[in-house]
Amino acid sequence: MRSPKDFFAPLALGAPAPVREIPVTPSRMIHFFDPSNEKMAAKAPDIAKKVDVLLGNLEDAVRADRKEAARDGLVAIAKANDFGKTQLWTRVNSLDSPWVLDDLVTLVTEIGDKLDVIMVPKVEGAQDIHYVDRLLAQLEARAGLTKPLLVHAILETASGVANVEEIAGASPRMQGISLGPADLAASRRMKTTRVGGGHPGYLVRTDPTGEDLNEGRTTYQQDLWHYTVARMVDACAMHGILPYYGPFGDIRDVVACEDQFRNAFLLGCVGAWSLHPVQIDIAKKVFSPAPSDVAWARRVIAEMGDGTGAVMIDGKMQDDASVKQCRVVAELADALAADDPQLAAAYDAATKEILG
Ligand SMILES: CC(=O)SCCNC(=O)CCNC(=O)[C@H](O)C(C)(C)COP(=O)(O)OP(=O)(O)OC[C@H]1O[C@@H](n2cnc3c(N)ncnc32)[C@H](O)[C@@H]1OP(=O)(O)O
Ligand SMILES: CC(=O)C(=O)O
Ligand SMILES: [Mg+2]
Repeated sequence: MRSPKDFFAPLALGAPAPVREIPVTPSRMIHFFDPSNEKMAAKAPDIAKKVDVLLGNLEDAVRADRKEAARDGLVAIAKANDFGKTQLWTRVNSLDSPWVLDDLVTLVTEIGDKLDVIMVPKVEGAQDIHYVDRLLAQLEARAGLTKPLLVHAILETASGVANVEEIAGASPRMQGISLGPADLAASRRMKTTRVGGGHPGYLVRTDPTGEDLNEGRTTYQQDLWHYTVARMVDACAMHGILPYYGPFGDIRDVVACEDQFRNAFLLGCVGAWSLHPVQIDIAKKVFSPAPSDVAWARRVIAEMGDGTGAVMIDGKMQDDASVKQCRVVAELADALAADDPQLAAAYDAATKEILG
């Protein structure tokens, strides 16, 4: 454990100083594509215009014999394009794989100035982040980078979950954490074969109404990921970094995808992964607060004046705490609206309707 005095010192001579605050730029969807897949790679520049984050994936879902092609493909795409405000991220191979060292050396030295965040899979504890932290500093110094790369961990091992608080605080580079429900299910020996989402077998049932134990008993499906997402959100909030739901693998089921994303949004996540173009607009819709919620939040803030005391608005008590809840929603809305005139207009129209 580094001394708090040294926490913000660069880890290599010539490396840029670490950031003191994680930039909160829109990241409602982290759109995955395989840079070794020619069709997907060709679509990347256009998709970049529609997403907050474009991520070149080098890890799982890229065949072992395509790893070098994916790495080279990402370098070529990054060099050939300026993605403007859209962030460019990558997911490198896992730290125990034969590819990760070349992933990091190549990407940082070739396109380190184009990349914003490096996603590290299968993180087990702070030691994994410390390893990446020092290596990145050495590579940044070698590449002459002036802006430090940030690191995003995937929460997808049982030990990662057990150590999530230390992972979140392991380095000033830590930008956020995503839930990785597929590898996590395998690591925990959960018996779901789905990539994220619910499971009809995970339920609670009302009490029996008579002798027949099967008669008249309603069941309610529960959320397999509730505990992990909530724990991840707390760890991230405690350390000033951002939590994300990860992938929803049933691409066809856009309805359940929206539900899963919304659960994560309500619990505090700022975004989710889109694996297929059809999931981009779902994430955009869910992780942008609804205009009616924004209007309500703005009304409470306006009526609460200096933010202290208690008032009644439409039969609901508001006070110092609830105004803070409203600020979370209003501030997110303002940040998103700043780059999206359509969203700004929808928020203003809804606000006008209730505030006049
Ligand atoms: C557990 C985890 O680790 S999750 C993260 C790792 N997984 C991934 O990154 C998966 C990324 N997504 C994919 O590989 C693909 O979307 C798949 C394999 C799921 C489905 O691909 P397809 O069978 O081609 O889907 P589909 O036929 O509906 O695609 C329609 C079009 O969208 C394109 N497309 C599909 N996914 C993407 C994507 N993520 N980005 C850009 N374009 C895409 C296809 O190339 C196809 O293009 P075309 O119309 O020119 O032929
Ligand atoms: C997200 C991911 O990598 C997983 O679910 O395993
Ligand atoms: Mg995984």
